[in-house]
Amino acid sequence: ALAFLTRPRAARIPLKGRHFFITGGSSGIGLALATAAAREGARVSILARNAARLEDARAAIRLATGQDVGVHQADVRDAAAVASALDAAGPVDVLVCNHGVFVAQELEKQDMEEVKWMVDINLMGTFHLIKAALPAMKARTRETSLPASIAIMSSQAGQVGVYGYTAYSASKFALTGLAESLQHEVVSDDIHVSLIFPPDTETPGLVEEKKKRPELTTIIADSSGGMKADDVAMKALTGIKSGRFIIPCNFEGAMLAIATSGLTPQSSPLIAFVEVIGAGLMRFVALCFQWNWFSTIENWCAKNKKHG
Ligand SMILES: NC(=O)C1=CN([C@@H]2O[C@H](COP(=O)(O)OP(=O)(O)OC[C@H]3O[C@@H](n4cnc5c(N)ncnc54)[C@H](OP(=O)(O)O)[C@@H]3O)[C@@H](O)[C@H]2O)C=CC1
Ligand SMILES: CCCCCCCCCCCCCCCC(=O)[C@@H](N)CO
Repeated sequence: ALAFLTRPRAARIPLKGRHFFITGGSSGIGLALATAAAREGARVSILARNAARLEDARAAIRLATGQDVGVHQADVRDAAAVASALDAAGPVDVLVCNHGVFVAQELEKQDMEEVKWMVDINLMGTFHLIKAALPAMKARTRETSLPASIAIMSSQAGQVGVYGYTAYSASKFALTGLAESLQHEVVSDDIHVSLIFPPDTETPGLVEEKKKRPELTTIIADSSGGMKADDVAMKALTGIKSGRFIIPCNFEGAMLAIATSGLTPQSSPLIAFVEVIGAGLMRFVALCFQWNWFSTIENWCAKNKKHG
C-alpha cells in the first residue's frame, strides 16, 4: 500500500555534466558540497559575499578535484544581485540554498537588528534565489527531460526549538513551509525539493558561533553528535541525488525525521514504512529528550541564581 501511496514519485537526479549552483560555497558545509559535486563531474557555481574567500575556495576545489568552478559575488539579501548572478551563471539543474548565518542568544538579550539579519539572510535570501532560478530551471527540465533539484540547508534547529535559537530556529522552521509548498508547485516540472538537517558541524561558522553561544544552547545541541562538513556533504549529496524531501545526516537526525514526519512529502516506501511504525515510539523518545532538556534548564537556572 505504501509503495502505491508515497508521493512525489521517487527519482534519480544525475550530477555528471549538470549545473550545480550553491550559495555559501566558499566555506564550511557549502565548500564541502561544492567540492563533492565537482568531484562527481558537475559544473559547479558558487555564490557568496566575500570575493577573496570565493577565490580561495575556487583554488581549493581546483586542487582537490582538478575542476574549475564559477564564482559569483553577491549578497543573497539583494534580489537584483542574486538575479544577475544567476543570469551570468546560466540555467541551473541543482540549486543548493546553503548560505546561512547564526548567532545563538536568548531573545531578551538579542538585538532586533540581529533577529532581522538572520531572517533576512536565511529565509528571504532563499526566496530571492528560488525566484531568480526557477523559470530557467523549469525550461531546462522540459528541454532535457531530466529531473532537477532545489535543496535547502536547514538544521536540526529547524526540526526542534532549542534554547538560544529563537531567531535562528524561526528562520529554519520557515524554510520547511517554503519547501513543502514549493514541492507541490514544482512537482509537475519534475523538480524535487530537498531539506537538509545537519547537527552541529565543524565549520568556520560554528567556530565563530561557539565563541559566544549560551552554555545551555551547547548542552542541548550536544544531544546530537557533531559531524564533519565532508560527512554532511556526502549525506546531503546522496539525498539530493535520490530526490529525498527530508535529508537527515546522523542517527539522532534519523530519529528527529521520524518524530517530525507529520505531513511531509515522502517518495520512499521503505522510509514511509519506518515512519508509520516508528511514530509512536519516537514520540515517546522525544518526550524523554524534552524531559531531560527541561530538567537541565531548571537545574542550570537554580544553580546560577544561588551564585548570584
Ligand atoms: N555548522 C553548523 O553547525 C551547522 C550549519 N547549518 C547550516 O549550514 C549552512 C552553512 O553553514 P556553515 O558551513 O557552518 O557556515 P559558514 O559560516 O562556514 O559559511 C557560510 C557561507 O555562507 C555565505 N554567506 C553568508 N551570508 C551570506 C549572504 N548574505 N549572502 C551570500 N552568502 C552568504 C558565506 O560567505 P560570505 O560570508 O563571504 O558571504 C559562507 O560561504 C547554514 O545555512 C547553516 O545554518 C546547519 C546545521 C549545523
Ligand atoms: C525523537 C528524538 C530525537 C532526539 C534527538 C534530538 C537532538 C536535537 C538536538 C538539536 C541540535 C541543534 C543543532 C543546531 C546546529 C546549528 O544549526 C548551529 N550550529 C548553527 O549552525
